[in-house]
Amino acid sequence: VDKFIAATYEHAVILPENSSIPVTAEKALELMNRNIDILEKAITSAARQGAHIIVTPEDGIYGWIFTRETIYPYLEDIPDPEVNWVPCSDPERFGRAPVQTRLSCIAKNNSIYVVANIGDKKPCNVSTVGCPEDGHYHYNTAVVFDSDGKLVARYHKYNLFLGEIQFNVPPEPEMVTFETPFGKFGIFICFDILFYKPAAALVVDHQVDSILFPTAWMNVLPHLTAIEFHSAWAMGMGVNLLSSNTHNTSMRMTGSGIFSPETLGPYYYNMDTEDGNLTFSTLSAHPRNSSTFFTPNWSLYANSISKFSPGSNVFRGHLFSDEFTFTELTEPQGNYTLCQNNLCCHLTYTVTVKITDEVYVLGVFDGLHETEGQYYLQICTLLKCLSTDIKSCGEPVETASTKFKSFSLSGNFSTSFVFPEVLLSKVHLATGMFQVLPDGRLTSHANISQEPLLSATLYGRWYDKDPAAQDAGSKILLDPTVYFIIIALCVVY
Ligand SMILES: O=C(O)CCCC[C@@H]1SC[C@@H]2NC(=O)N[C@@H]21
Repeated sequence: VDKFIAATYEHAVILPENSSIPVTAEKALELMNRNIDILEKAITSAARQGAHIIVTPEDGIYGWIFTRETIYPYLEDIPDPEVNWVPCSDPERFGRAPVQTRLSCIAKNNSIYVVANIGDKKPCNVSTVGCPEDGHYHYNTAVVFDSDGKLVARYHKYNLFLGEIQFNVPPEPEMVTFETPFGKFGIFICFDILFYKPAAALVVDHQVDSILFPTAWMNVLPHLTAIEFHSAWAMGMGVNLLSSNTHNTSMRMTGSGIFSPETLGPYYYNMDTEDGNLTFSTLSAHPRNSSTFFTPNWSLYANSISKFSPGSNVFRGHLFSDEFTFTELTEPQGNYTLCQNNLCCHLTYTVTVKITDEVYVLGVFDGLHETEGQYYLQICTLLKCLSTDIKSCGEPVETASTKFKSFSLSGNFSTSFVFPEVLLSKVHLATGMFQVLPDGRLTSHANISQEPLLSATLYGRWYDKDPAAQDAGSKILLDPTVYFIIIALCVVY
């Protein structure tokens, strides 16, 4: 089939009363069943409305903030899907598995693919290197049951986020894919989206059409709000992204959506109430086959020009702990070039009416981000400062009044992984208000002037410069078999 209906459910997870005190397996199951009761209603409703697949959030069944000991009663042994198992029909085949059984029955009874996040436990021998002292590995795991209730995918989260001390990192990143009548799917969890493996590699090396993405994403303005970054990732990578976030406003967790390379949503973002939400969309099964699909050459335009004037009044400021170079947009219209290290950004803009108590800047960053994980960034951004004090540029800001008539933003990126973000006042996506040109320019459409702008950004990830990639490189250099092969080749030739 060419099209399918996808659903994502943003779930306000019921949390354990006190996740620092161990509970019995019965108590743990009681809490998980209360969450699954809510998920079941959402899944049933999605299926009735024609959805073929539904994604539910990371931590959506038991919550967060555990120790290894307190998460243990929530875990089940999740077998490799190659065993061909329908837990609903054969619940005891791999030991006690009430959560998998229930999810499998929900998928089967409603004839819908169900994606959920649960915990896997794998016993190991404590005398083996790497085996934790408590004798089992714990994994943050995404599972998929097909419309017959069969377990068809199991993925162990590789890029654990700060504080996920209850879980282990699997020995290698797992590239989990599966075929459906509506395209090839890949799967990863939350923080994974910022890294090459497995996220980008599923698209580049495995050519998936759609990504299933359970997440528990704490929003961080100006560049890492869930709907903003996840829609940009789908556009930049050229795939569908079915993103299901946990809903917890006190943790800044909200923002789910069904993003495709061409459309920013539908999405759900709600910081006002604690309501969950079901989102639907009809998607193309093979988005890259569309006649309008192309991969931009991100640096083509920026490399071709030299006519822009460098910004005067250049200053430095912090944005999510990264030291950006900024220049203020002082006139109602202008052309600027601004560089940091190897990255030069170009901006052309016109504002409709300049609001005098608002300051906008062009910003550039080319460096290693080191807060909450290390990843190398190349960013060109046009953004509103929190106040008229330029020291506030880069700080999170949610509202704006200045409307732009037009803008065009580009940069001479060293990476081909660039994610285009445009965010409007009150954290709305600029659906149908901008485009990316084949030469790498992010340009506005005329309707951008309808709503005040918070930020427009080319968020580049230079994966090859990540410390993890460098480690992998030096691992190869340290591997004695590499030297053996080189010496053997020298001898032969
Ligand atoms: O639990 C996860 O894996 C999700 C964490 C993602 C958080 C995003 S990425 C970095 C940034 N820091 C935050 O607090 N939120 C975002």
